[in-house]
Amino acid sequence: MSAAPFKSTLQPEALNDDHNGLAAGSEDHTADFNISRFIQYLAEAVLIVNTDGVIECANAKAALLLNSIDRPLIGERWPAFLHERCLKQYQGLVKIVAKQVLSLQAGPTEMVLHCANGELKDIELSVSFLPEPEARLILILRDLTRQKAEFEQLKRQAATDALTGLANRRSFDEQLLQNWLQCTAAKRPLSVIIIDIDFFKQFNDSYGHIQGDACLRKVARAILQAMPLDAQLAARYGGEEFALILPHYNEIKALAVAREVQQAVRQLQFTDAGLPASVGITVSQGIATEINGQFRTSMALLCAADTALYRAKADGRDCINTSC
Ligand SMILES: Nc1nc2c(ncn2[C@@H]2O[C@H](COP(=O)(O)OP(=O)(O)OP(=O)(O)O)[C@@H](O)[C@H]2O)c(=O)[nH]1
Repeated sequence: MSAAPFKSTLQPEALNDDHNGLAAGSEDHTADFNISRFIQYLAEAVLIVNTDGVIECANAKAALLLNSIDRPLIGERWPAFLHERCLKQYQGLVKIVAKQVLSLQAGPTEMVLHCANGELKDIELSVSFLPEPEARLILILRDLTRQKAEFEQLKRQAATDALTGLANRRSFDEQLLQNWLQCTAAKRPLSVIIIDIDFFKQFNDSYGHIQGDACLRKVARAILQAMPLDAQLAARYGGEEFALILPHYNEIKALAVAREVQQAVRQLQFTDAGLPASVGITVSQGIATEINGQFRTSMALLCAADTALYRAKADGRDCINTSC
């Protein structure tokens, strides 16, 4: 690994004259030996680096974390293991420990490691200043890979409707606002379609909620199939209500998408679930399009689509209504 340029900021401020140039007497060697042995017993990955960032001591956990089992870490320059974008942050931590007189620790701070095998790893780094017998930094590294993966999974779950796998209402509202801001700033159209299954209560009452759930999943798949690739998002907005965000779609283009959805839903079959071939469903849809500043907010646009949907229901269902 090539050593990234790194200038230690520790030396001038952190080292007082008493500690500078300590002779490596037998006492110091004992201290070094004790520290290097001691850190092998710690549960965390630990590195001890000198003021130039050169690794003087590392425990097995640090070697594991840095994927450097076959290559000795001693003598390597520690900052070379940091992702470029974290170098400044690290130097900031070093400055903190160098400046503080009472508290000689900084962090924990999230950083990204560039491991020996090229793998990038998220870690949390704490830096402590060890003034004696010779100025050094103790680095404690915690692998955040698992936490990050769990966090990402939780984020995905928080944005997803568990039954259909589509985006949920929270995610829809966030995306709608974002698309609203982008499209109105760029003076581009933005369309929203709300899709509601017709007589779904009757479907549930006739075939049960399990079949009802399966039906919702089928409708979700049909919507995804009918949705154009450049559509922003398909969401389950409520019980048997779905919604699409179509940035840069004017009313005519949105209408074409709604017709595709209508066809895809009409073709759904439930024979695989043991229901008669005659069983089918339809949807009603409401469309609203922002194009020339007629709506004041994204919520007003959504309300207009909802009103159009209710008109579609009143018009006899299995039909599409626009807000104009
Ligand atoms: N199986 C199942 N049913 C749900 C779920 N969420 C809502 N529903 C049902 O959806 C039905 C919605 O009924 P209504 O609001 O009367 O609407 P509808 O029967 O579709 O009638 P229109 O919309 O007027 O055509 C209710 O029976 C709810 O119980 C769900 O997650 N699973």
